[in-house]
Amino acid sequence: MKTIGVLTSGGDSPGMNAAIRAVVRSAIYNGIKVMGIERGYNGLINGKIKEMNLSSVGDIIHRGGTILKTARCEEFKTEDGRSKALNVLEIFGIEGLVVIGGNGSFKGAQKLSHSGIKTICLPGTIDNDLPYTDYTIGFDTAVNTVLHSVSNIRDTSASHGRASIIEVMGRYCGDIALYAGLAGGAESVIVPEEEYKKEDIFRKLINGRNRGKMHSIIMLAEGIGNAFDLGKEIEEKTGIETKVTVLGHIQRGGSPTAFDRILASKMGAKAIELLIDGASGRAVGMKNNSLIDLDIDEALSQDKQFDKDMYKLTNILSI
Ligand SMILES: Nc1ncnc2c1ncn2[C@@H]1O[C@H](COP(=O)(O)OP(=O)(O)OP(=O)(O)O)[C@@H](O)[C@H]1O
Ligand SMILES: O=P(O)(O)OC[C@H]1O[C@](O)(CO)[C@@H](O)[C@@H]1O
Repeated sequence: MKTIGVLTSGGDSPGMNAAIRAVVRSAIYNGIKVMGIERGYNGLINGKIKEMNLSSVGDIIHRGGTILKTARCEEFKTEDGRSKALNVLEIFGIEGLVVIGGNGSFKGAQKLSHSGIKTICLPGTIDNDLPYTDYTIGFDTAVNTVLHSVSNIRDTSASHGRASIIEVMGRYCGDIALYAGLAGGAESVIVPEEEYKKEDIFRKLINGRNRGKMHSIIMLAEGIGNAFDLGKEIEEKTGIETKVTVLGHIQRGGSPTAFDRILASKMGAKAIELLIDGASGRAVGMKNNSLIDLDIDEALSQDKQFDKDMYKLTNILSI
C-alpha cells in the first residue's frame, strides 16, 4: 500500500485529533503516504485533499475538534455521490482509507470497501452507541465534561435548596447520562433504555428533602420528553424549585482525557497495521481492554448492551 487517506465524519468528538495523529505518524513510520481529506465524505466528493506530513499533526494531541473538519453529507448516501468519491480516490491514488466517525460514517465506509477501496473504521463519537466496542473515542471526555458541570450545578443547587435537571447528549444511547449520573451522584438517571416512573423521582426528592438534603441532581438523556415540562411537573408535585440545564454542544468540545488520547492513539496505529496486512471493511474497537477488529457489517449488526448493573447501582446508591 503506497497511499492512504484519512477523514473524520459525522459529529466531531474529543480525541479525533489524537486518532488522526496516530494514523498519520504510523503510516509515515511504515513508509506510506497519507492524504488528509477535509469535511468527511463531502471533501472526498469535492477533492478537498492534501498530503499530510509529520508536522501536520504536531501540537494536536491535546486539542478538541478535528483538524480535518467534519460534515454530514447527504450526497454520499447516493450512488452518484459515491461514484464521484471513487473517481477522486483514483485521481489521488488513494488505495486505503481510515474513517473516524459514528455508525453512519461506518455504513458509508463499508460501501466504499465493497467498491474495492480498503477501508478501516475507528469509532469517533461521544455517544458510545457503537455496540461492538466498550468505548468510543470522545465518550470519556464528554462524561468528564458533564461531571464538571454537575459539580458546578450542585454548588448553586445546594445553596438555594433546589433540584436540578441536567440534560445530556447521547442521541438514542443513555451511556453519557448513566456514567456521569453514577460518577456525579445523581439522584435519578433517566435513559431511553430503561422505563421509569415519575412518581419514583418525586418520592425520592421528597424523601431527600425530609431528611435535610439541600440539592438533587436528575440526569436526563436527550430525546426522552421535555426537560422543562419535567421541571414544572416536579415543582407542582413536590413543591421543590427545579432548574433545568441543557448542556448541549459543550459536551462535544474540549481537550481529550488521557483515556481518550490513549484509546485514539492505539486505534489509529491499529488501522495502519490492518491496512498493511491488506484488511478491508474492518471496524476497530476495544473489548475488555484489548484492541479488536471485526467486519463492519458484523460490528453494526450487534445489539448495544446497556449496563443494567451500573444502572441498578446508581439507583441503590441514590436511595
Ligand atoms: N447508509 C449510508 N450509506 C452511505 N453513507 C452514509 C450512510 N449513512 C450515513 N452515511 C454517511 O456518513 C455521514 C455521517 O453519518 P451520520 O450523520 O449518521 O453521523 P455518524 O457517523 O453516525 O456520527 P454521529 O454518531 O456523531 O452522529 C453521513 O452524512 C453520510 O455522508
Ligand atoms: O451537532 P448536531 O449535528 O446537532 O448533532 C447532535 C447530535 O450529535 C451528537 O452530539 C453525536 O452523535 C449526539 O449526541 C447529538 O444528538
